[in-house]
Amino acid sequence: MKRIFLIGYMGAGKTTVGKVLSQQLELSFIDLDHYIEGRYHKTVGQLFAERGEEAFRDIERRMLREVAAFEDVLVSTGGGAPCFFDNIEFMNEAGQTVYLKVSVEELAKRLELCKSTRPILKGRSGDELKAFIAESLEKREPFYSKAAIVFEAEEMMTDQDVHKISQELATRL
Ligand SMILES: Nc1ncnc2c1ncn2[C@@H]1O[C@H](COP(=O)(O)OP(=O)(O)OP(=O)(O)O)[C@@H](O)[C@H]1O
Ligand SMILES: O=C(O)C1=C[C@@H](O)[C@@H](O)[C@H](O)C1
Ligand SMILES: [Mg+2]
Repeated sequence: MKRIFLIGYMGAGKTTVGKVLSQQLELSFIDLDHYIEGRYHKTVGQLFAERGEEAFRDIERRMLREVAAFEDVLVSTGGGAPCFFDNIEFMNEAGQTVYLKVSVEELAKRLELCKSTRPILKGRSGDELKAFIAESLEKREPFYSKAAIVFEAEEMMTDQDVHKISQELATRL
């Protein structure tokens, strides 16, 4: 039985890489943000706006435990998931955690293009966005670093790049 959790900052590629990697490893794919949206019939943005971040973190905590009951699954978590409660310890006990590590510069480039669906980044751009990413990544790094495997994920544009991770994971997991 395999259960893998991909963790990392917003824009690290958890959803993008997770889809391809799960196929290569022949595991079911669950994106925790999408799972929450399906269970609550609301977008993550709506949940933040209507209930606030604290309530979202509570939902996220509970839904993480729900998906962790599934077997032979790769779960792409939300960017904040490992950084609240004892979620990272929980994931380390429930399965194999993989941190997709990406630099602030690269994250800022990616997130500039898709920040509208991330409520925490709303209204930030350019240097302010980059400074915010740098500051919050520094706070989150101690949680991300508790992952069993840290994967430098700066460049992973093609299926072949993802295949490299999947091969390396196959030897390490
Ligand atoms: N390896 C990559 N190289 C270049 N761009 C990428 C890569 N991975 C993802 N992206 C782009 O970055 C954006 C964010 O990727 P993705 O949604 O997979 O991030 P995430 O880690 O799931 O973030 P979140 O924590 O917000 O769910 C997307 O627009 C995607 O196209
Ligand atoms: O990094 C975060 O705090 C978040 C990341 C997203 O995946 C979502 O879970 C939400 O937008 C919060
Ligand atoms: Mg995602």
